[in-house]
Amino acid sequence: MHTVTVEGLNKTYRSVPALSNIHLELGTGLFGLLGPNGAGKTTLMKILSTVLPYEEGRVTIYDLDLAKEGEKVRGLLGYLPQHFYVPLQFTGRELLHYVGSMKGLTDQRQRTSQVERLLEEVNLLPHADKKIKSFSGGMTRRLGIAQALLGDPKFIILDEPTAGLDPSERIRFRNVIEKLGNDYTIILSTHIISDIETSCEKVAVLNKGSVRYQGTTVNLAKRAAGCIWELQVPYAEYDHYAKEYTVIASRREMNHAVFRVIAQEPPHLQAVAVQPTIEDGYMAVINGVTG
Ligand SMILES: Nc1ncnc2c1ncn2[C@@H]1O[C@H](COP(=O)(O)OP(=O)(O)OP(=O)(O)O)[C@@H](O)[C@H]1O
Repeated sequence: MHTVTVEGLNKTYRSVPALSNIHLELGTGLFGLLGPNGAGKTTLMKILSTVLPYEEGRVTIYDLDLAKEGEKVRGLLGYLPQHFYVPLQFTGRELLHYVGSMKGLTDQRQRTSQVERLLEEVNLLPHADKKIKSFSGGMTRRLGIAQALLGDPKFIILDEPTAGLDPSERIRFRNVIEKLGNDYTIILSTHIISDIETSCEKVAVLNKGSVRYQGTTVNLAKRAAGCIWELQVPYAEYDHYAKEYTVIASRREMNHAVFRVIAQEPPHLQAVAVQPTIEDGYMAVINGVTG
């Protein structure tokens, strides 16, 4: 069952299109929104979170029409913006009480119970009384998740929540959102494929303001079937081949460079077809190459 639908959404900034004819269907669980810089992810997230108006289209969030019932939609939302600014002199616990009050959790006992439960859920209980200025980037983002979950929202919007995090913090953050499971509809935008490959069953790929793919991560990988090649060339010729092909990855092995190349046809007589990954599928969609 779909909980959030976007139909024919258009958005322009001073008549320059940022989103064109977007159609998306989300259900409960984690939905990944992938796209390179400038694809329109933040614009879409801001529209879904009622921060930004749009010109055309229809957005339905748990049966509410976003254009007509924005106030009610806001009551269902939890939002972690791309740039999550927090008062650094607050402690983690103080911030959650403050945001909880803003969200209408006026009953102190009820608010305290939510704050404590969420601190535990995001693994911040031992640090709850430390000032936020002493938090690492990962701790601040996990606090961001906790504040988004206050007030029992149904639809959680996470805009590039792992940007700038080191690998171990990224994994910790991912574990927290994976735990949320199917209780919520969660949309997570990122340009880091590993953020979504283990946790999202469904994804959309946005490029230049249009949805280029929507479906399962498994089928996204299949989009590159027959188009991913490995090729070993003398390392001295690295620059020549790097310029000639669309290279997804390369590594050095002794005096050779091994290229992972995306191409409709075998790029070289010695090129060997290899099994595509989700990242290959993403690159195929972005580069307009299909198997
Ligand atoms: N306030 C604005 N005024 C004018 N153009 C804007 C504005 N905000 C975004 N844009 C443009 O709209 C397009 C989509 O931008 P958006 O920030 O939504 O992309 P994004 O996928 O979130 O990129 P990133 O990963 O870099 O954050 C870009 O071309 C951007 O330059």
